[in-house]
Amino acid sequence: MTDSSQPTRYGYFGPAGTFTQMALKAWAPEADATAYDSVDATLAAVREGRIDAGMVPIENSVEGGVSATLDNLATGDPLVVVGEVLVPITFVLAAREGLTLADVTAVGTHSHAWAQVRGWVGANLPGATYVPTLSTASSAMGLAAGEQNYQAAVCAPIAADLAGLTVLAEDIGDVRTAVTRFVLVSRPGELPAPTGADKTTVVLYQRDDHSGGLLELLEQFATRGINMTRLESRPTKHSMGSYCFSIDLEGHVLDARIGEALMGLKRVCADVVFLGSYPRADRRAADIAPRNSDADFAAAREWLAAIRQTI
Ligand SMILES: O=C(O)C(=O)Cc1ccccc1
Repeated sequence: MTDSSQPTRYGYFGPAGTFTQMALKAWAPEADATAYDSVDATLAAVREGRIDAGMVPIENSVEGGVSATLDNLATGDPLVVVGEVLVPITFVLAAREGLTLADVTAVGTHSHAWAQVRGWVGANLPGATYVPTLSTASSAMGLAAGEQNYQAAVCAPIAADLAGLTVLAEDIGDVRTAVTRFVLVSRPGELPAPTGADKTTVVLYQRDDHSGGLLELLEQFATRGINMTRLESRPTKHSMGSYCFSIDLEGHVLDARIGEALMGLKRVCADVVFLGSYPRADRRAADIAPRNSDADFAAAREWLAAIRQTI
């Protein structure tokens, strides 16, 4: 993790002009950060200690989970999420000066962006083909550098600006209220302190495939009144039909109900990967179901200790 006597060395999924850079700027406005051209490269830089913290996208309100991030975090040397940022997403269609919509037969962008503008492209550029690029900003930079495989980029307004492109159409997202959630990832170290409005991320690996297996995992949360804010199954990549579950919970690992649930899961699961406890971006306090507060757990523990002493 971060050495508190030294300034944090930040990195992000870049280049400059990505939505991820916006997220990092919202987290650390003054930071002098390093850009990496993929999620994997950003997280490798964290693992190898070249940076202390890396910002990557994890979830979009329209397109769902970012597999590159979910899969990278679930495997390899442990990493933890230490913070999250929500960024409203606005896309423009940008091209080199002099072009019009009629000149566009192919569009370059990041796959997550493409999924969010498909409707607009279908209606306004029928027949246009899709050219995948590493990021939205790299599609804009590619055009500026003379890329010929596509004539227009789908990117943030700032990326069009940085690349010196002309905006052919504004606000082209199919869902104008789209939001992406980004996470700041570090090597395991000091836990962010509980704030009362926290999330915990875990990946659960089942022991075996059986009827009611997922229910067994989820009841660890239900019985302690823990709300989930995200649940996804991801292939383990070991064999067809083998999945793990990536889950965000309301609460902090230092909250008694979360700690107890994780202990329950540790007994039930083949593996539990702890991916961090961190303050919620929206600062919404956790809804603690009756009889599940820290005080309730402490009282139960004291009661048990007393019984054990008297026997
Ligand atoms: O390519 C970018 O700008 C990114 O930061 C990844 C991304 C792509 C589309 C929506 C949100 C984030």
